[in-house]
Amino acid sequence: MLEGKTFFFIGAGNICESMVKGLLSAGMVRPGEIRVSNRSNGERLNFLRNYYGIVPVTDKKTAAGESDVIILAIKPQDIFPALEELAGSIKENQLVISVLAGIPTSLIEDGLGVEVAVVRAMPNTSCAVLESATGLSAGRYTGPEQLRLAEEVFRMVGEVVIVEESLLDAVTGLSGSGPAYIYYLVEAMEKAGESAGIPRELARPLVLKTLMGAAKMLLETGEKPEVLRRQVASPNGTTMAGINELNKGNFQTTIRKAILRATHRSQELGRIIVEKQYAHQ
Ligand SMILES: NC(=O)C1=CN([C@@H]2O[C@H](COP(=O)(O)OP(=O)(O)OC[C@H]3O[C@@H](n4cnc5c(N)ncnc54)[C@H](O)[C@@H]3O)[C@@H](O)[C@H]2O)C=CC1
Ligand SMILES: O=C(O)[C@@H]1CCC=N1
Repeated sequence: MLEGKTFFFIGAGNICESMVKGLLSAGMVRPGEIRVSNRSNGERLNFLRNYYGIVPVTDKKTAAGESDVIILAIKPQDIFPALEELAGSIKENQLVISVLAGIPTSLIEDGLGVEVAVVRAMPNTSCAVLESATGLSAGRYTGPEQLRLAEEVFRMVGEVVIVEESLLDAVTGLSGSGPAYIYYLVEAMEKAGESAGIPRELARPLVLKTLMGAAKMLLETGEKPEVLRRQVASPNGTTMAGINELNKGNFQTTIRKAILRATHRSQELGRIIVEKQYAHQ
């Protein structure tokens, strides 16, 4: 289904680069089949062209009209000018994928002014290493074939779950933002290792292998995390002493609050932009 398809990214930032890197390393898409535009920074497009061989685009209308899959990868706050630039050039037989946090498919459909398939996606930057966890949901004009095409795109760069659109803000808070929580944990563990006397150059590989090993244990044993945790934590041993400290800092509550706050922020971003849309009409 993906064979020979052409892609057009609007917005050449972090998530665009992660996806481009992943799509190319998965080997199903060729650099010449990926077009990328950015707002003003020619240097960024030059870098992406030199590094990945993608096709930089300045004439967005033409590129949008000629591409099979158009991927909106701009900040939610930048959606209106982008939709205005694209309106009139996108047709019913194309597929528009939006990775924007919070922005409902209906806003994009209305802004494009055509009954085109819009799929809202929430990947994460691990697309770059083919390990994204991506949530997808279909817009009002998206048929099963088009949803399957979107699914194939994201399956190339990781795992996909298809959810109701109402759940996508929560997916954003959990797995869209998720890599940053893990990086933050790694930062904290490295610093703690240093406080305990382990030089950073040793702390990093120890932490990373611990992280990889734990993820692999979860995946390969199929055990619940609490079962694996108990296997590590001997009664009155070192792990319990550590976990008691985490509990004193309300570890689980803090993580829950972080994910819920990120979810609410996604909802809030969507609400603000939808209100702006109504104010414009
Ligand atoms: N960074 C991440 O981990 C993830 C981000 N997202 C979503 O992806 C979107 C982009 O995020 P990032 O890549 O992190 O942002 P970014 O700020 O790195 O990149 C956005 C790019 O879009 C460009 N841009 C703005 N308006 C444009 C226009 N009209 N035409 C062409 N280019 C335009 C900007 O110049 C900028 O380079 C956001 O909506 C975010 O919610 C989704 C999943 C993960
Ligand atoms: O922080 C953000 O708003 C975006 C959405 C998910 C990850 N990054």
